[in-house]
Amino acid sequence: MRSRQPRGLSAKVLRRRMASFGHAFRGVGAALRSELHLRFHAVATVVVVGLGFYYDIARLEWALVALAVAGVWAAELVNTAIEALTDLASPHYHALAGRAKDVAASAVLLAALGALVVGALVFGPRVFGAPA
Ligand SMILES: Nc1ncnc2c1ncn2[C@@H]1O[C@H](COP(=O)(O)OP(=O)(O)OP(=O)(O)O)[C@@H](O)[C@H]1O
Repeated sequence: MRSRQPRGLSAKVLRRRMASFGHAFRGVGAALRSELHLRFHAVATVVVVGLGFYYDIARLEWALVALAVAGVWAAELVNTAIEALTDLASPHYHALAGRAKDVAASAVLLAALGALVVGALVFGPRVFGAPA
C-alpha cells in the first residue's frame, strides 16, 4: 500500500532534526567558550575516560561513569542556560533571581557529588590498591 505522506516530508523532518542537533552542538560550544567550569568538566571527562581505558573497567562500570559524566554536563549546561536567562530577565538584584541561580547551581553540586561517589567507587580501589 502506498504511503499517503506527501513526498519530501521525511527529508524535511530529517533536515529539521539535523538542524536541532546543530543548535544543540552550537549551545555546547557557546557554553564551553563562556564557562570556565565547563572547560574544567571537559578536562575531567578526558581524564576519567583515560582512566577507564587504563584500568580496563567493566561494561557496567562504563555505564555508571557515562551516566555520571553526562549528568554533570547536563546539570552544568542547564545551569548556564538558567544563569543567562536570569541575567536577561533580572540584570539588577532581585531575591527571586538569586534564588533561581542558587537552585540551578545546587543541581550542579548534586550531580558533581554523585559523580564523585561513582568515581571513588569505580577508581578508588584501583588507584589506592584496595580490593574491588
Ligand atoms: N540578579 C541577581 N539578583 C540576586 N542575586 C544574584 C543575582 N545574580 C547573581 N546573584 C547571586 O550571586 C550568585 C552568583 O551569581 P553569578 O551569576 O556570578 O553565578 P556564578 O555562580 O558565579 O556562576 P559563573 O561563575 O558560572 O558565572 C548567585 O548564585 C546568586 O546567589
